[in-house]
Amino acid sequence: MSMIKTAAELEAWCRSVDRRNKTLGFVPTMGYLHEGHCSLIKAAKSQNGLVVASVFVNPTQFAPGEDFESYPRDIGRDYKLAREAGADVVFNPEVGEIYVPGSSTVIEVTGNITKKLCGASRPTHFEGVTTIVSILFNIVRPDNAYFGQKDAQQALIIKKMVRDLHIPVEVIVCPIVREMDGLAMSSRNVYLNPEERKQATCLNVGLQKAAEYLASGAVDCRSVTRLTEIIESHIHSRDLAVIDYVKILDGETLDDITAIEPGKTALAAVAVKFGKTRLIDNRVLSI
Ligand SMILES: Nc1ncnc2c1ncn2[C@@H]1O[C@H](COP(=O)(O)OP(=O)(O)OP(=O)(O)O)[C@@H](O)[C@H]1O
Ligand SMILES: CC(C)(CO)[C@@H](O)C(=O)[O-]
Ligand code: BAL
Repeated sequence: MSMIKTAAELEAWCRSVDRRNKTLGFVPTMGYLHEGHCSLIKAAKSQNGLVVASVFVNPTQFAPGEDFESYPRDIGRDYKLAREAGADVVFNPEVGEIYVPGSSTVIEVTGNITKKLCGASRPTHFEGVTTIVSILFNIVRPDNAYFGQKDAQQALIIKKMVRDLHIPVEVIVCPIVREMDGLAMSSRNVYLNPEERKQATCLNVGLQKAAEYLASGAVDCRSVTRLTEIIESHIHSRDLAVIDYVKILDGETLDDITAIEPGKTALAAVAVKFGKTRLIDNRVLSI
């Protein structure tokens, strides 16, 4: 396996390998890899002859005052983990390699899908994500690209961008990988102190309680207001948790809904702050 730092080198590598009989799978990440990222690389390896994983902390998806500078980084460890998971190449470019001097093009998916949830709390975030993912798709030119359901809104937005722009790539969304106690794996979990880490399980437990209530068959079990209250009250029971949002929306469009309807999926999504650390989690609800 090799580490590639420039777009030109990656293009040369793509020309040097036999792509006639091998599809190329791509896993974009911001590094500090954990089992969630590795599950994407393993899925890519199982479905493609070649796998490229990128490690790039993308400055344009962070707003001023967010954690771009302090975002955890360890490229040596990432290289080893990506290789063990099955990557053939780790693409680890510098910022100036990706955003060429004078670069001023932005890719934006408009509408509800980018305005709700994390788009409301981080108004410039998704524009940064769709721009970097478009640039990476153009450099790597993968057949298949792998994203995690942990960032459910991001996955929906990327799928929409690919459809809207006719980008020739298949977007594959892989399940959330969790710690033993149910906390969704995230590079940002390292920011949590021991007490915050203990309380952080409330995101998953709140979502689980809503799913259980939906399955209970109670008269109001399909009510979005009732299910939202159940999640909120569980998260509020943890004194260090500060809710950014708890929302249940249409699972495809992120439009508002009032009830879980048979045959349709809803997305229950939460963002919660513990001190300066903002965690997200979600669960698909259906009957
Ligand atoms: N627990 C997880 N299970 C499955 N996929 C995940 C998980 N965590 C992250 N991913 C996916 O890995 C890809 C890269 O994500 P990223 O590098 O931002 O990791 P992260 O751990 O989510 O970090 P962050 O702290 O920024 O949320 C994304 O497609 C993301 O959805
Ligand atoms: C898709 C991504 C790698 C773009 O920087 C990032 O948003 C992430 O890690 O989810
Ligand atoms: N996985 C999401 C990356 C971010 O929070 O910027």
